[in-house]
Amino acid sequence: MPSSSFASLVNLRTINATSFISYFPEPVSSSYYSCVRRVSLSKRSFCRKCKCKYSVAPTDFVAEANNASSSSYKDSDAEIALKPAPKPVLMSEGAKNYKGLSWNGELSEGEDRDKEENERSKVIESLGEVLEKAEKLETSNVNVNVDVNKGKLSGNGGVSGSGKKTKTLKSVWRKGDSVGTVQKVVKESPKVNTNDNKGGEGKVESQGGSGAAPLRPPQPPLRPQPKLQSKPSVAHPPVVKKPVILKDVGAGRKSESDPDGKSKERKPILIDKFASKKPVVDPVIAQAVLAPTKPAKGPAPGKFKDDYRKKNISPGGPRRRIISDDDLEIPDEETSELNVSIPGAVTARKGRKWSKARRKAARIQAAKEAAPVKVEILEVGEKGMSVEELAYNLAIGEGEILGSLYSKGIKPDGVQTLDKDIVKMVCKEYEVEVIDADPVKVEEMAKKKEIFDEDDLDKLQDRPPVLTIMGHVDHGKTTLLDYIRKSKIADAEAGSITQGIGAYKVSVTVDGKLQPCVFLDTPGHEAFGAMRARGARVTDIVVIVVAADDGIRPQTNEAIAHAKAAGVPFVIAINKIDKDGANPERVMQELSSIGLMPEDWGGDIPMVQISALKGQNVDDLLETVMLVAELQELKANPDRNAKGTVIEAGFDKSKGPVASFIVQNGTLKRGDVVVCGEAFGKVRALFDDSGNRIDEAGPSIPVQVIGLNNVPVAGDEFEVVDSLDVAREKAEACAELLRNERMSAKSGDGKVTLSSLASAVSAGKLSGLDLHQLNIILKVDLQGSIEAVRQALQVLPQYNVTLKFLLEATGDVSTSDVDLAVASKAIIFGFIVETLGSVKSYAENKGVEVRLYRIIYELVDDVRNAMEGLLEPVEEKVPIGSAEVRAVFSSGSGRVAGCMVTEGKVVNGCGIRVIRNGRTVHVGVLDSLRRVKEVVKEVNAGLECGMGMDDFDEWQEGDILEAFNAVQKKRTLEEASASMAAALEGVGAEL
Ligand SMILES: Nc1nc2c(ncn2[C@@H]2O[C@H](COP(=O)(O)OP(=O)(O)OP(=O)(O)O)[C@@H](O)[C@H]2O)c(=O)[nH]1
Repeated sequence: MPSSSFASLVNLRTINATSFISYFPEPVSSSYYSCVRRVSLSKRSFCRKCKCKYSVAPTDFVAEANNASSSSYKDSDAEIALKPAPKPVLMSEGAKNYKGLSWNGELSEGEDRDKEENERSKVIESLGEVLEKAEKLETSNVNVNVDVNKGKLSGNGGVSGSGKKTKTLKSVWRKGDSVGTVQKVVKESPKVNTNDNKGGEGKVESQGGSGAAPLRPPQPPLRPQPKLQSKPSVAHPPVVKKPVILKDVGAGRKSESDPDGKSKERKPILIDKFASKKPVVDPVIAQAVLAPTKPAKGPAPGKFKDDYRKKNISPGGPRRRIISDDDLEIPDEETSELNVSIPGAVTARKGRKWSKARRKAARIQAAKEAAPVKVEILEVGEKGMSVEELAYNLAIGEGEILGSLYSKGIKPDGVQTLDKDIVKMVCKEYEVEVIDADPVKVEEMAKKKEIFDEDDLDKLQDRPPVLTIMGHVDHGKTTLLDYIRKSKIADAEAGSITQGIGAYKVSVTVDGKLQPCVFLDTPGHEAFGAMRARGARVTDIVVIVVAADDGIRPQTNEAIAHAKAAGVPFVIAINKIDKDGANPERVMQELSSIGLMPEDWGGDIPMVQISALKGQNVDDLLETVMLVAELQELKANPDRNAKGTVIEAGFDKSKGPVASFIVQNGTLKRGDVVVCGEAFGKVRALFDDSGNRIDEAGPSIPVQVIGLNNVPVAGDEFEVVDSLDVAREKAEACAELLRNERMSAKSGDGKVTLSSLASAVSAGKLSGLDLHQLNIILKVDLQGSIEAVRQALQVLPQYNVTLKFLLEATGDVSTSDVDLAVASKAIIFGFIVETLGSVKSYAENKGVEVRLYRIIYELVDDVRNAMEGLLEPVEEKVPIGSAEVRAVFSSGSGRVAGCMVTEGKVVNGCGIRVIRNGRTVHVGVLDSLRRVKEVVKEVNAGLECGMGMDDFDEWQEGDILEAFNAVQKKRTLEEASASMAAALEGVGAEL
């Protein structure tokens, strides 16, 4: 066997499905196994590059990349085509004959299996002993220096000669293997101490016995580089990393088969020079332990399988244990412990030493993970968030947050829960985006796959993947969707995909076969972040579009965060590669810098460079997406009542409430009774994404449903129930629950709100503060309008009056909305919805204001009016005239001023400001006005009069009296916030 193939032994590795392409170099030679990219991705997998197809078991397996021969492996459950593992170079006869453990890829069957198992356990047991004893051997400073002059490796790869047997070979002897045929552990090329080798004695022969070529050490595979094309070749010279010294670990010891130790010459065995702490492990033994890496069976299909898959899923896609080259490149420190370089070294980590190392690594990792890391997007529910929680999410101290609030005049004394607005304010400072946790909850997204019942498990069938396209504004999402829609849907249908169903089905050719997949038609604007998140909830895969001329932008990060939070794998489409200035490599670098390493660079994130405009590589993208989908093993049981999620809902004048569902399990049929949130009804009609009437819709299929009594909320889960009574009961229970939730959330009791802070702010110092909250119930036609309205309302300053949305939902205004408005003193705003006559009169009776709009700006204007209506008006003094005190008289109980009106007029009851020597000495109301002796209402300029005030009589001659009328003036939001800012600033200075 060529020495170079020895190196291939270490290339046996358990690989990860998603990164398989990058990890496997081309084979050296094998016509049958012409593609070594084949791995155990799923039951049906194929190579993305050369499209070769094969079948493998849905689990990890050991694959080998460099061997020259091939064989196949067959398991009872799954047919598996493996590249055959190489035969060990220095394989002992015993090992070769060891059925079931042979490294030629063949596994013995039937009774051989039992035998094999027994043998294995024995070997494992003995390996343990070997390790133990070798350790003892080490610690007792056994002289392990080898007389290399006497040592010689046999041409067949074993250690020949009569060196004393070592304890480390005990397990082999138990099996009856002779020492001489057992391969010794070789970590590095034998670089024999020349002093010891003088005269050629004790030289180490190569495996082929040539003597010229040094034993080739097993090479860790090269780390995959971009566009990995490396073909490890037998012709390549071995890369010698570390020198090796020869030791005879068996020196001075007696063999069991040769008690006197005389019959055989002591032979050297090769040991890494760093091997001082670790016993030598015979590769045969190692193989015995490691070899039968037959594909383990995956968990049972269905829920458990799903759980299993979820556990193993990574943000970038489903991931099994990845053995990277780094893993195989054992660091010196570890090498000194391991001291063996054996085929399947990875599995050898199961040894005790490795366990220790791994435990330590895990501890360090856990400590790292425990340290808070600043989030980029924070989901905040209506209830707000505790200071502690916020501090953790922002990776700062609680004191910092409190300090920041104090500096703004906000003193959350003793109150630990910050309301959503304050959380937003704080987050803004730290450049963290806040998104509403309601109605989209990450936890709900995470549980999306818990859609199977126990009964489904043995009836599961493949279902099409549901995909969502996300990305930054203008990066080409719509163009990509349009291209896919136009090119992948039959022309006849394409025109009719304008139903606003929110999703459509396309067919993608994979491996020559048409396979369906479903795209969620999510909008791309920032305002629709929540909708995108909702998309991710039913989504199996996210396609994140990044423009090659623009790179990562805020919404790219947001999309990635949403996909990660939802545990949904994603594929990156680097778009606009046709454009001048496009730099896909730079985008890949940017992505890798945030931890998304492209598959082509050895990572596990699939990235495809496309031009959505020209359709370039869009097929590749779809194929990649389908590959990722395949890894997900998406299943559902079509033979059961349907369950799924509402993806869009609204009110149609002619059809009534309409809802788009994605069926996630079961089959939805016309006539079924469905319940989704507060809405329920019998399915009167079903329409597909082309607007065609259909009778039923199976798993993953988007469908528009008519027949509900009310408009459900997008994101609600729906299910088919047995009868309308059951549906009604469930809907009512849901309505009750929601009502209670809303009631308890109505005014932020017990939380720090800007309003409640008014009283908390240093007693009376900010008496000018004018803080209010406008409670709003928003009813709209489509779910997307909610964010649109909210976005439009953001232009309104909310320093003095904050907007609190108690309910945002689609559908007409109902009596329950009115009830909520009564309980929370809210105003109902409706956008493109109606109010039935009965609801109108109900609202009138209850004194609830219902305002309906069809133009968003009118709505915004009215909300502004309502907000400004809550502001306290300010008093303005409008001058009407002035007078001068010419004399002071005593009159009954007090003194009065004899005045001359010099300007305008003075009016009884008007305001008077008394100015003496340029300073105001009093401001009050004119209580008595006389002309000569008569009481008059007003006196004009040029006339004399007597003036008296109830609370002031210290007139002096020469005082100037300014007469004014006090008028109440309404303020705009901007004026109010300006005075608020000024007030806070003043207090801030004092604090
Ligand atoms: N040259 C080139 N232009 C593209 C490509 N894809 C999209 N565009 C252009 O980029 C602009 C934005 O594309 P859209 O598809 O509207 O982007 P979007 O991400 O959907 O934008 P929003 O819906 O606003 O978030 C349009 O002018 C497209 O024609 C492409 O592959 N190449």
